[in-house]
Parts: sequence; C-alpha cells; structure tokens
Amino acid sequence: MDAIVTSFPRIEDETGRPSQKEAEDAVRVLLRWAGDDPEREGLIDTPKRVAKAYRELFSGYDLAAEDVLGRTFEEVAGYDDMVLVKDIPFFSHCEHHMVPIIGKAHVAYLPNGRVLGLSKIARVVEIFGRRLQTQETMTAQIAKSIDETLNPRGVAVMIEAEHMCMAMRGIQKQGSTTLTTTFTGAFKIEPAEQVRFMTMIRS
Ligand SMILES: Nc1nc2c(ncn2[C@@H]2O[C@H](COP(=O)(O)OP(=O)(O)OP(=O)(O)O)[C@@H](O)[C@H]2O)c(=O)[nH]1
Ligand SMILES: [Zn+2]
Repeated sequence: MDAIVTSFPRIEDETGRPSQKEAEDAVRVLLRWAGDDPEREGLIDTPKRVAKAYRELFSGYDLAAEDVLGRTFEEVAGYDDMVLVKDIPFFSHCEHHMVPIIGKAHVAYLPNGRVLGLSKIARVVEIFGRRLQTQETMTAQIAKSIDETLNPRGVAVMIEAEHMCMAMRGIQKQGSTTLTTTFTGAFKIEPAEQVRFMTMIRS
C-alpha cells in the first residue's frame, strides 16, 4: 500500500493559500459563470460565506490522521477480538466535480495488544472525508493510517456512498450506492475474517 498518500504538507502559515480576497473573487467569477449577478443584494455576502464554508468543508487538509491516532492504550484485559465501528456518517466531495459524496464508513481492526479510542476512528473518517476525494482513495487512506499507527493484526474498511455527481448531473442516476473495501493483515489473508466483518456490518 506504499503509493497511498495520507498526509499533505501542512500549511503552517497562510503563505500557501490564496488570500481571502482572492477566494471571494473566485466565487464571484463562478456566480457569473452560473449566470447570476454577484452584485445583487442576496449575493453580496455569498462569496464571504462560501470562502468560510470551504474552510470548514475542507478542514481535513489542516489535520493529520497520525496526530489523532497517536493516542492508544493497552489496558483492555487481553481483549484481542475485532473492534468494529460501523455506520459512521460522512460528507466528502469528489475530486472530479467538487460536488458531495454522502455516505457511511465501517471500520474494524484486530488489536495487537493496543486499542484506539473509538472516537478517533470517526475522527480519521472526518479528516479524509473533508478533502477532495475518490471513494477508493478515501477507503485506502483510512485503512493505511490505522494500519501504520496502531500496527494491528488487520484492518478492514468498507465505505458505502452516493455520489451527487452521478445523481444531480451527468448520468443522473439517483439512489445508486458505491461500495469499496480495503483489507489488510489477517482480514486480507483470511477470508473467514472478511466474512465475519461483513456479517457484523449487516447484523
Ligand atoms: N472511481 C471513482 N470515480 C468517481 C468518483 N467520484 C466520481 N467519479 C467519476 O469520475 C468520472 C469522471 O469522468 P470524466 O469522463 O472525466 O468526467 P465527466 O465527463 O464529467 O463524466 P460524467 O460524470 O460521465 O459526465 C465519472 O465517471 C464520475 O462518476 C469516485 O469516488 N471514484
Ligand atoms: Zn464527481
């Protein structure tokens, strides 16, 4: 899984970003591109709102999964069976059209002595979701980051999502769901572990 990039150079200061004004001007251009008038009353503050919303929707670029996953603990009375957090809702944006991907992630691992705080798994989904994505990349990034930081016996990730670029435009197929999976370690080499993961997701 070497080719999977899970982190970006972090922007420690604002030099790597366009200014607020540049971002707002770009939104004004897109408003004109859509056919509207950025100077009409209802749209006057829209560029400012969109710039602010982008910082929230794409806040995953400012965060590193390793920071979140760094805190693990081992006092779990020898528990070594599957830990599964399922139905983690997320919003992302496809990197092709920059429109929403809406879905759920299911993330499991087989502990190797240490466990993660459960909320950290959902935080990792947020970090990768709040970037421009393909579903395949996001699935692989979640698995890789947990695999590398926790060093468990295996990681399984499944994402189910609807892509608005397929629903609202282009082929216009509403309601289709795309499923992607990544398995590492025991989940990859033992089909029975994959079956158990699937069964627990669907139970
Ligand atoms: N594999 C993959 N494809 C995606 C994802 N999100 C969007 N796409 C697809 O990316 C493709 C981009 O195809 P292009 O032919 O370059 O772009 P397009 O002309 O806008 O394609 P249409 O959507 O078919 O109109 C489309 O087929 C999208 O459905 C994703 O997460 N994974
Ligand atoms: Zn798209």
